[in-house]
Amino acid sequence: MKAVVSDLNLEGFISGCCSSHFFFRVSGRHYMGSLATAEACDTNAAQVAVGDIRVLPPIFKMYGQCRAFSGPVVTLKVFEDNVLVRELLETKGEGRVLVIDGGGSMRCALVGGNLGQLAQNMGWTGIVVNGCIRDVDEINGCDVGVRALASHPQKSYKKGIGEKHVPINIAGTLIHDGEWLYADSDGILISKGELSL
Ligand SMILES: O=C([O-])CC(=O)C(=O)O
Repeated sequence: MKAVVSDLNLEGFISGCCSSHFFFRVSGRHYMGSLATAEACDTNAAQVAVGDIRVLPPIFKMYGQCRAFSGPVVTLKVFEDNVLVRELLETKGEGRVLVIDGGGSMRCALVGGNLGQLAQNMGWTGIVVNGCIRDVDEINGCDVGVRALASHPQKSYKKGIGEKHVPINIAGTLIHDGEWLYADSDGILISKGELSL
């Protein structure tokens, strides 16, 4: 990114999970203290080519206060059952992003307003759901970044079945626990390691 101070059109600060970042705009693109996904793809083309950086298919909708967020990934594989989602969100988030492979189910919600609030309170930066969420208005008020396929008003089963910290495959993209996720208005990247600005 080449920019001089006079090019910067400061957009303002936001609080909470994004408090360490401020948004600015250069030539129509929005940047945060973290990193812009488009820029990251351009400058790391070799890593993209070999799959060390992967782009999730553009199947997600944006929810939550943080439109752009990043952090180390915690993976979870469940199907129409969100007991393990709560279990993980009850632990300290420490800036991590919970990535839930819910098998793409369109039959119930894996995250709702209570879990969104819990994520915020426990210091999670974001939640990505290959499945549905509910209580959209509440989640949109939470200071986390949320991506999901859609909203659905029904809750999930509460059996406690699933696997934490396992490799997951979301729409053809393999994601390992501990990799890094970068999300902004353009899309979502998964990177083997932390990317520098
Ligand atoms: O508990 C659930 O199934 C999800 C939910 O509604 C919430 O997080 O508020």
